Amino acid sequence: MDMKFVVGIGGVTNSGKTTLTNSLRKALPNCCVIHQDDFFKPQDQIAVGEDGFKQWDALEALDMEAMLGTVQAWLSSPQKFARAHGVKLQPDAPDTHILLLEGFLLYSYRPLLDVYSRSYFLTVPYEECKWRRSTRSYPVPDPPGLFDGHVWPMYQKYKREMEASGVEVVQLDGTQPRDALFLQVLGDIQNLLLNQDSSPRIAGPGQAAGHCVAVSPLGTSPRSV
Ligand SMILES: Nc1ncnc2c1ncn2[C@@H]1O[C@H](COP(=O)(O)OP(=O)(O)OP(=O)(O)O)[C@@H](O)[C@H]1O
Ligand SMILES: NC(=O)c1ccc[n+]([C@@H]2O[C@H](CO)[C@@H](O)[C@H]2O)c1
Repeated sequence: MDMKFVVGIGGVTNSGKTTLTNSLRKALPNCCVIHQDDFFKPQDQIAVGEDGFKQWDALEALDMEAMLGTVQAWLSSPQKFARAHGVKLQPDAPDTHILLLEGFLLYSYRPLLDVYSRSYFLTVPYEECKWRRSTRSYPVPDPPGLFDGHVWPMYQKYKREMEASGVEVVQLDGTQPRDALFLQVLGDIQNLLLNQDSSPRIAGPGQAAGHCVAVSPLGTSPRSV
């Protein structure tokens, strides 16, 4: 019986999403990762806003259909996906499969919302965020004024929309030490795996999305948790 868990590691830019995701990937069994940043459209397709900035922090800057397709490929066969991405399956946990989605706009794209078993949201305050961002270099470097003129206002806009839409997220304080964040989230995910059968929700036959899906080899109804 395959158990599939899709975990969102979302939050503001430079909150430590990639750092946390990399630690979790090494600690969790049969764990694959999809980074939202890998789905940015080419630079010439990024709109320029009225503010004069290329709109990198708008959802439209990302090819979310392609990202969804990649998630669906994992859902339809996590074993095949793991093999194709060089993830070794662990013989002691052959039925548990975990997909970590990492990105800054994970909870603003409707079609993905039903897929998460757990949704984390990392935040850091404005000053810390601006400081950390100033130390980074992206494939397209930030022009002067981008953080205050585009990045932070867009973050606030999407966060407000997320809160208004009622998406259930587990808030994480990104100013905590890396180890503390890692242990907190690892423990929480391990509990999720252990309690997978405790409060089953109904999922349609063969449906591979919507929290954790248990696919029974005997063809009885799959259950989601
Ligand atoms: N818990 C932490 N405390 C202090 N600094 C951290 C912590 N986690 C990560 N960092 C640092 O903050 C910066 C951003 O980290 P990281 O790349 O993991 O964030 P991100 O949220 O993935 O950023 P991005 O906006 O590029 O997606 C890096 O310089 C990293 O070393
Ligand atoms: N990865 C990229 O191509 C790219 C280009 C320009 C800007 N960004 C920034 O990445 C952050 C999310 O991780 C966003 O805040 C973008 O501004 C990424």
